[in-house]
Amino acid sequence: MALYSRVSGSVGMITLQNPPVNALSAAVRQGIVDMMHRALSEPEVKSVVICGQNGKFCGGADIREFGAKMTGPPLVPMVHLIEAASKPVVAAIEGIALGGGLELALSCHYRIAHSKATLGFPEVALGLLPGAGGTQRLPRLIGVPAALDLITTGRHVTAAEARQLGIVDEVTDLNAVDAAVKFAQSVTGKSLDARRISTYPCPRPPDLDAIFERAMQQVRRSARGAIAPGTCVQAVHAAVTLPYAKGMERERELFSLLFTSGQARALQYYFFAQRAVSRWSTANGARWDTSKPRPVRKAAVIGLGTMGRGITVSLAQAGFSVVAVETQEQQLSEAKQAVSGMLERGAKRRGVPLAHDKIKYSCSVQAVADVDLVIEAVFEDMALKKTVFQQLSAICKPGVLLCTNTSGLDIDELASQTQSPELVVGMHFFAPAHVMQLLEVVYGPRSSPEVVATAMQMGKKMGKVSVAVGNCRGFVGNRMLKPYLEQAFFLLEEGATPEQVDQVLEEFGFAMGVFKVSDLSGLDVGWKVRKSDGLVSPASTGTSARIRGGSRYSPLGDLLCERGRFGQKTGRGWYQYDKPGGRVAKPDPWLHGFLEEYRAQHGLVARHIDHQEVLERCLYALINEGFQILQDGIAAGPEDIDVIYVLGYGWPRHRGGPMFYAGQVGLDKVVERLEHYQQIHPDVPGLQPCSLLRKLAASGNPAIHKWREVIQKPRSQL
Ligand SMILES: CCCCCCCCCCCCCC(=O)CC(=O)SCCNC(=O)CCNC(=O)[C@H](O)C(C)(C)COP(=O)(O)OP(=O)(O)OC[C@H]1O[C@@H](n2cnc3c(N)ncnc32)[C@H](O)[C@@H]1OP(=O)(O)O
Ligand SMILES: NC(=O)C1=CN([C@@H]2O[C@H](COP(=O)(O)OP(=O)(O)OC[C@H]3O[C@@H](n4cnc5c(N)ncnc54)[C@H](O)[C@@H]3O)[C@@H](O)[C@H]2O)C=CC1
Repeated sequence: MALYSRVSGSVGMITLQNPPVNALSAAVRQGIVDMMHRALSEPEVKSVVICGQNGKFCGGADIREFGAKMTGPPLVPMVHLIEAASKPVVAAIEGIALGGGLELALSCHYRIAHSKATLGFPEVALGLLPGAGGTQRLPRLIGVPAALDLITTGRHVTAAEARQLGIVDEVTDLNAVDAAVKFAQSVTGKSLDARRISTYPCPRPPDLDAIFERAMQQVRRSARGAIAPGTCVQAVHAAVTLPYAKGMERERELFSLLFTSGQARALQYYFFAQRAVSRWSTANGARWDTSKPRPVRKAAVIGLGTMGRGITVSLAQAGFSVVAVETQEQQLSEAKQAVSGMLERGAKRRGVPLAHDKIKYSCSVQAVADVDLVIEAVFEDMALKKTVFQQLSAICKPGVLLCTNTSGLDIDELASQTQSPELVVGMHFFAPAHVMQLLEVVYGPRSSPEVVATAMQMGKKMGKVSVAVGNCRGFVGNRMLKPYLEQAFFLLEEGATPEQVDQVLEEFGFAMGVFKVSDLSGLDVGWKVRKSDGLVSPASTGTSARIRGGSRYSPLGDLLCERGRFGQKTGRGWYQYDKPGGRVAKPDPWLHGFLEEYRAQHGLVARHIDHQEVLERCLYALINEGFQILQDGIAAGPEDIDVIYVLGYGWPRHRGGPMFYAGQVGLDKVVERLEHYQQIHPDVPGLQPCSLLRKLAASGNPAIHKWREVIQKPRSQL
C-alpha cells in the first residue's frame, strides 16, 4: 500500500510500503493513484514527494504478480497521472529505483537521489522490457546511446552516474527525503511545462542508423538466443521514430510479446530459484533457518594450483585473512605471483580493494594451526587427500571446519580420516574460482548443520551463490555431466562430428558446445578419472572395446589422450588450435579421418544425425540424471539443479535450467523420447527414464513448484 502524510503543511508525501523492496503490487499502485488524487485535491498541498519506506524507493513491478491475473490499476495510466499532475511531484530516491520503480521516478517532475542509491532497468534479465514508458522516456531524457546501454544490459548505475547522465537532478549525502521536501517547496508554483519527459523530443543523432545497427549486433552476439535484448532495441527505436503516444503503443505491443514468451517465464522462475537456494535443507532434516553458522575470520587454502589460487583470491577479496600453503618452494613462488596478478587485475577492472596484506604464504602445513576453516585444493587423488586430511586433523585447533574442493570424490571417506567427521564438508568451487559465481556445498551423512550453514555463508560472503547438495559421485553438476558427455561421444561414433554437436548445443544457447568445453578444461582430466575407475583398457577392436560393466562405453576420449591430444593445452583435442594454449577452435581433418577409421574398425556405419536427435539425446540424458538426483535426495529441489547448471555449466538462463526446461517441453514428452532412444540403444542405462520422472509425467506434468510434493522422502546415496 501507500501512506499519505502532510509535511510542513504544504507538501503531500506519498510513502510506498511493501517490504522488502516496496515493489509495485496492486495495493501499492492503488495506493499511489488514490494518494495522488488526494494530494491534487487538497488546496493546501502545493507539491508532492514520493518516497519508499525503510530507505528503499522501489524495486519495480511485483514479480510475484506476473504469473497471476493482473488486478489493480495498471502502471501506465498511473505514471501518466503523475506526469500530468498540476503540482510538482518530486521522487526521493533512496536505496533502489529499479524497473517500474525508475519508471515511476521518471514520471515525476524532479528526482533527488541519495548518493548510495542505485538505479536501473533490470527488466531485460527477467525477459522483459521497461513496459511503463521507460523505453520512451529514458532516450528522451538521456539520449539514445546511453538509454540503449542501460535498457539492453540491465546494468545498475550509481547515483553519481545517474546525475552525470541526467537521470536525476540532485544527489545528496544527507537524508534524501528531507532534501526532496525542501526541493519540492522551492519549486512550488513553477511551470511544469519543461518537466514532463514525455513531451521532450527524442534526440536524433546523425548516425542514428549506425547506432541501432551496432546495438543490434552487440545484443545478438551476447544474447545466446534470448529475445528480450533485441526487443529492447526495437522499443527504443520506436521512441526515436514515432511520436510519444504511438511509441507507447509499440512499447506495449513489444512488452506483451515478451511477457507471453516462455523465456520471460523461465527468467522469472530463475530469479526466484536463485534466491530460493539460500533456504537450503539437507536429507537428514537440517535447515537454513535452524542452523547457525560459526564465526570465521581466518581461513587456509592447501594447494595453490588452478583452483587454490582462485579460492585464495576470493577469500582475501571477501575480507578473510588467508594462510596459503604449497609444499614446494617453486610452486609457492609461482602461486604468489599469480595471486598478486589476479588481485591487481580485480582492483583495476572491478574496483575490488587490493588485499595482498590479507594473505600469508607458507611451505608448511603447520602454518594452519590457528585458522578457523581450511579449504583443501590439492590434486584430485584420494590417497593424497586422505593424507592431507589426517595431517589437518592433527594440526588444526579443535572445532576447525575442514573443507575439500574435490570435484567428485567421496566426502564421507575423507571425513572418516579425521577426528571430527561432523566438521567436514565439500566446498566445490568452479574454475576460475575467483570469477565463477557458483559454489556447491556438499554435505556428507555426518556433516553437522552448523558446518553446512558456515560453508553456505562463507560462499555468500565471497559473492557466490551457494547450493547445498548431498554426497554422491560427482555431486550434482558433474554427475549430470556424465550422461551428457556420454551421449556426445556416442553421437560421434554413430556419424556426427564435434562441430555438428557443438553447433546444435550453442544454437540452444550454451556458451560453448560440449567438445569445446572438453578441449578447454582438458581431456586428460576425465581420462585420469576413468583410469582410476578402471574403465580405460588397452586398445582393442572387438565389441568389448566399447562395453564396460555390460553397458555401452565409448573409448574415443581415451584414444585421443593416448595420442597426446589433451585439448587447448596441447593445441589438439576434438578440434585443432594454432598453437598449444591457442583459443580458437578449428575443425580438424585429422580427427574426421580418425573417426572414420574408428567406425570402420568397430563395424559402425555412419548415418545422418539430425539437430533434434543431437539435442534430445544430450539434454534428455542429462535431465534424466537430474530427476534421479532428486529421487535420491541429493538435491532438495529442482531449483538447486537449475541454479547449478545456469551458474556452473553455461546452461542458457532464458531456458530456466534443465529441470525447468523439462517441464516446459512436457515431462511426458521427455519420457516418450527417452523411451524411444532407449529402444534403439538398450545398452545405455542413462536413457531409461527414472521412476520419479515417470511418476511426475504420469501425474499430469505438474508445475515445477509442485514437484517437491511428489518427490519421495529424500535420502543421501553413495
Ligand atoms: C498479455 C499481457 C500483456 C500485458 C501488457 C501490460 C503492459 C503494461 C505493464 C507494465 C509493466 C511493466 C513494469 C516493468 O517495467 C517491469 C518491472 O518493473 S519488472 C521488475 C524490475 N525489478 C527488478 O528486476 C528488481 C529485482 N530485484 C532485485 O534485483 C533485487 O532483489 C534487489 C536489488 C531489489 C534487492 O537485492 P537484495 O538486497 O540482494 O535482496 P534479494 O534479491 O534477496 O531480494 C529480497 C527479497 O525481495 C524479493 N524481490 C526483490 N525484487 C522484487 C520484485 N520486484 N518483486 C517481488 N519481489 C521482489 C526477492 O525475491 C527476495 O525475496 P525472496 O523471498 O528471498 O525471493
Ligand atoms: N581445475 C578445475 O577446473 C577444478 C578442479 N577442482 C578440484 O580442485 C582440486 C585441485 O585442482 P586443480 O587446482 O585443478 O589442481 P592443480 O594440479 O592445478 O593444483 C594442485 C596443487 O596442489 C599442490 N599440492 C599437491 N599436494 C600438496 C600438499 N600435500 N600440500 C600442499 N599442496 C599440495 C600441487 O603442488 C598443485 O599446485 C582437485 O581436487 C580438483 O578435482 C574442482 C573444481 C574445478
